[in-house]
Amino acid sequence: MEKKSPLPLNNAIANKKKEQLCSKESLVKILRWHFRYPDFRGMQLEAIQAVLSGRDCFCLMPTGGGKSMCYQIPALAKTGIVLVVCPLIALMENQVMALKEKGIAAEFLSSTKTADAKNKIHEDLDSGKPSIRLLYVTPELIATPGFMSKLKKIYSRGLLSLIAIDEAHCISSWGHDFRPSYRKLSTLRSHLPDVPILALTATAVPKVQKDVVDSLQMQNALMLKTSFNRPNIYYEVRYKDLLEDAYADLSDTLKSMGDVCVIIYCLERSMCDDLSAHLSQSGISCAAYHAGLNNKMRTSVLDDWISSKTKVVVATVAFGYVFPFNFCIFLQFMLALLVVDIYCILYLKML
Ligand SMILES: Nc1ncnc2c1ncn2[C@@H]1O[C@H](COP(=O)(O)OP(=O)(O)OP(=O)(O)O)[C@@H](O)[C@H]1O
Repeated sequence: MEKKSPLPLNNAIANKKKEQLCSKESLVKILRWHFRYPDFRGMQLEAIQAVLSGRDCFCLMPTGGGKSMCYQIPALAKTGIVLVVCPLIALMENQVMALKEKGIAAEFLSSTKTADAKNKIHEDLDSGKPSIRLLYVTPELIATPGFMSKLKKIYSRGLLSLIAIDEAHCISSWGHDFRPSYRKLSTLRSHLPDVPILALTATAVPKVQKDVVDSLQMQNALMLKTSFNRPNIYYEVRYKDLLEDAYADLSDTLKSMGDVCVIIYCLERSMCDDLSAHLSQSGISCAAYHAGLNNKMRTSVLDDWISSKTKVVVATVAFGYVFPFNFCIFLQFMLALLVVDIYCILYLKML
């Protein structure tokens, strides 16, 4: 897709004062121009205005609440690059693809990229006038000295406008998703002072929130927390013991759902392969996705699912929690839990 021209007001905005840059009117215009949404949701505007004014911000919003917009709009409102730290390659690929489809210059750096593709991105970053507005990277890459010195160069040219840390709860050893590489993000503040930090998560108890803020050395951070009441979620638990055949039940449920995309999460890779084979046998267009597959295979499964060639993906958490569609159903299939033998059906309708 062709690169979309910036909102015509962008140049004028850049020359105006900070308050004008952060005005609701200017930001809504950017939202409508690039994303076609009429207005901001929840606390998006507060988060965006905070980081654009140079303030750190901690943002706790439910899954699907629109956290990405909190750094995507600043990337479009201000010159420079927004660095997005993201734990999952599938999630990065998905977001970058969606942004590119809108003509927004976004890229990601990961092991799945070819050397040629990586070189092109590095050339752009080194150019002194990068065209990239959003750069998605893994926390592991940030921890490498080579990449950190590149970031410092971009910073010294005044071209790093924001650091967004997605799934920020992974920083905390109190959290259930602790990831050691996230802990190393604590050096960002000392290497890149003055760049506002936006920490985003859908799950963080107060102890984890404090740990995230302290680890990242966030200063006077604006703490935004949205309600987790989600009327668009329907949850059902089915007990496998009460079913004659859980595979057949699941297969019938999927067939009755009509033309919707589905993710089924399983605890283990072998369960993904097994369930995917069962569902395929019963005529459901289905594929497995887990870390045991090579990069090419994973990308192909993701592409087929996004383009609706495959209806159902049976995945481990390696798939991430991605809901790129307006209507999406995801199921958790747990055939081998020790205590309870259940599977859950969770219907999620994006409003
Ligand atoms: N202001 C808005 N109006 C309407 N839709 C929006 C708005 N902001 C975001 N969305 C849409 O809501 C959906 C969910 O957004 P997003 O993926 O950013 O959620 P998230 O909070 O990052 O979820 P997760 O926790 O899964 O990462 C996307 O399709 C996005 O385009």
